[in-house]
Amino acid sequence: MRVLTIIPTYNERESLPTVITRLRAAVPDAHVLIADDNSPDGTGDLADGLARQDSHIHVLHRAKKEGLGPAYLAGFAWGLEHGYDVLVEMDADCSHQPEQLPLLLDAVDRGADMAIGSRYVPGGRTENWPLQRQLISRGGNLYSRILLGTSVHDITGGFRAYRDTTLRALDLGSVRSRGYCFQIDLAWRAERQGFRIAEVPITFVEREEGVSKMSNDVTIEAATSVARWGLTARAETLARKLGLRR
Ligand SMILES: Nc1nc2c(ncn2[C@@H]2O[C@H](COP(=O)(O)OP(=O)(O)O[C@H]3O[C@H](CO)[C@@H](O)[C@H](O)[C@@H]3O)[C@@H](O)[C@H]2O)c(=O)[nH]1
Repeated sequence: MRVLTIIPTYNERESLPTVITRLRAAVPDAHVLIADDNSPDGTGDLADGLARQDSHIHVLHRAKKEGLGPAYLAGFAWGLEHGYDVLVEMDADCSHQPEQLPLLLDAVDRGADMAIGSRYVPGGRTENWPLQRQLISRGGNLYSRILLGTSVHDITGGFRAYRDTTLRALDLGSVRSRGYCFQIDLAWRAERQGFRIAEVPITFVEREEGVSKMSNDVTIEAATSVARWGLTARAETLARKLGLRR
């Protein structure tokens, strides 16, 4: 299994060396793609330096900050073009612990089309996450469950492994999500298409370096997008029942 871990970065200079060192130790065969959005703090130059020292590390330089969604889409396109079998999403700040990546890869190896590192299945948890973030995260999952009818417990979780075949089937060209709703968007597409989604318990650890890119815009985008997807799905179901659509 050729594995590519994609790490989107925006101003992650302090965190990046640590996550790369831990990741290379935890899964030595995996390759890494750092997708940097021209970070003003020089993360892109730092990434280039890491890539010069290690042939498993690659860097994708993007012109400007567009949100983690477009950065992942560019990373997926690069990875699929280069023939990787499994593509992983992971944050740069070690909130996703590289040592837990083998759990996700095992799930894919055992037959899952997609594995999600989950904080909200038995055995999963968060560590040192501020109460406000916990409430937003729990609320986002509940909101998605109600409006989309999803059975994924941690649909906003950003530590994931996809089979290449899964990503190729998700019509990535039509994805418009930019912020954290990108995670909901992709998981829901996979779920609706009947892909096998495994949720693997993980411990999500609050970052020690740098700052979160969470903002009101990200929350509003997620709330409106999920409502729109839910309504569209219901309208489609109704149209099918009335025989207006196959
Ligand atoms: N290239 C790029 N990277 C970005 C951008 N915005 C954020 N990132 C990167 O995306 C990763 C996640 O961003 P954080 O800002 O650290 O996320 P968080 O607040 O800790 O949120 C976590 O929890 C969310 C809710 O569960 C998750 O949805 C999210 O994926 C993440 O795991 C980090 O590596 C960060 O540098 C962007 O515009 N461009």
